[in-house]
Amino acid sequence: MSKAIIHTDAAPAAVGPYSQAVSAPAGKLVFLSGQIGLEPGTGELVSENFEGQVRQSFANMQAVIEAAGGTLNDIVKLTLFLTDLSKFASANAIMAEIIPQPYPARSTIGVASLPKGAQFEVEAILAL
Ligand SMILES: C=C(N)C(=O)O
Repeated sequence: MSKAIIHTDAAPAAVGPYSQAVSAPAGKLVFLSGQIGLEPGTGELVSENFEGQVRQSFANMQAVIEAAGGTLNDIVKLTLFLTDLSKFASANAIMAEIIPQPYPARSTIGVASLPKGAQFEVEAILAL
């Protein structure tokens, strides 16, 4: 899939590792459910640690992407949910390590709570 990044100086620059917009040719879209930091084997949170949960969430997301026949390059939109937005910079740093450029579009939302007491959830849309 060849995605194109859309950027304009008439809108604010990204405040994290994301693009203002991404366009993708008409094709197959895959909508992923949100992933939290559960270990696939146990179904329990990998850690009480925010960074550990973020990394496990992205690993879970990547496993589903690969099961759909895609790669991280096929992500066109991510949504991040954090129970503590003071961890925004940490989430950005981990995401920038994992997600290849050009970055997908993204929304980040602070929420009161997440299932299983998780601190982080990531949801993705792919264009294959
Ligand atoms: C401001 C955003 N769109 C973000 O951090 O995802």
